[in-house]
Amino acid sequence: MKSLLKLHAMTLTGLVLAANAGLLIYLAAGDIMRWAEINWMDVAGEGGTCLILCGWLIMLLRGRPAGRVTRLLSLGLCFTAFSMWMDCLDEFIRLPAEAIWDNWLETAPMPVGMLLMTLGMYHLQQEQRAISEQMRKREQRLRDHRLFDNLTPLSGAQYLRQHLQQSLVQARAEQQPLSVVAIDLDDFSLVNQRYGQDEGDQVLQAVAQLLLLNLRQQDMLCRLAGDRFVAVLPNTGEHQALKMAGELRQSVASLAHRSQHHGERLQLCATVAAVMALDENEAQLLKRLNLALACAKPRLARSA
Ligand SMILES: Nc1nc2c(ncn2[C@@H]2O[C@H](COP(=O)(O)OP(=O)(O)OP(=O)(O)O)[C@@H](O)[C@H]2O)c(=O)[nH]1
Repeated sequence: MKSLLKLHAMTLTGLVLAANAGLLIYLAAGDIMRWAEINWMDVAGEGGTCLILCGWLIMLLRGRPAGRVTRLLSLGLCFTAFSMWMDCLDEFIRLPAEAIWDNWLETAPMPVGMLLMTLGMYHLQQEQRAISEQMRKREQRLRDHRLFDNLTPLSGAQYLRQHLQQSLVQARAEQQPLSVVAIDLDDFSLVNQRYGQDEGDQVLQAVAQLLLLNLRQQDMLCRLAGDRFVAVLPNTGEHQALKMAGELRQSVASLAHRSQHHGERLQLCATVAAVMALDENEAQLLKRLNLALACAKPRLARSA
């Protein structure tokens, strides 16, 4: 309550002062009615509304951060609560019949209050829209984040499947060929064994960058798992895909990665495979790609 008074002292003091001033003016100008003359139904209706509006005001000031929306809504509530208070006062105080100013005091603050509240509601709606948009973007970022590999700047297997699904639909609609290329490092486990997991991570990051540099703008590269990368090549037939796969293998073989500790050069080798999409879904295409890769693996690895 203390912080409420501190933060909104002006608004609350203004309302209390206005309510007291109204009471004093009525008392100065009129006579207090007798008990029997009071219409209790009106008192309950008007007084109750006034109390409820004051309750709303307190809830609003306690629950919302300071700002334009809070200011407009609280001012609107103050005006309407004041209007109801003045309306209620004439149930207890009889004013001379010739007085017409009391009508102004009762009625005029109501539309002003309503107008202020309408403006407040409008800005509240805008504020809610901006918040929802922000939440939507944050949620999207989180969702996308899950689709990314946590070591390289590439997407992971889940995104690859989604992307392939869409690319297959698009390729069919445009009647264009689509190919996929797999790049799998040979004996990568030896890198981990000899140089440690951290060095292995550095190698995977370097290879990811290298492959990205060797692909075209429209191609999409993912790390399918461990030391296996897959590139989706739109508008690419099998012949061209095989050529690109060969170039990627060559670029890995030429990579001059040096270990962090002793600076010795790590000689890397990759096995590649390329297949063109037929009338199949993404799972079948990936299965064919993995089979092609298994066949292309050096014989020693296949028999192991
Ligand atoms: N440093 C590092 N190693 C990983 C990561 N993910 C998988 N690996 C390792 O990569 C290796 C993959 O092993 P294999 O699938 O047998 O591949 P390989 O040793 O290259 O053997 P071949 O593919 O048959 O030539 C395993 O030793 C995994 O521990 C990673 O994120 N970082």
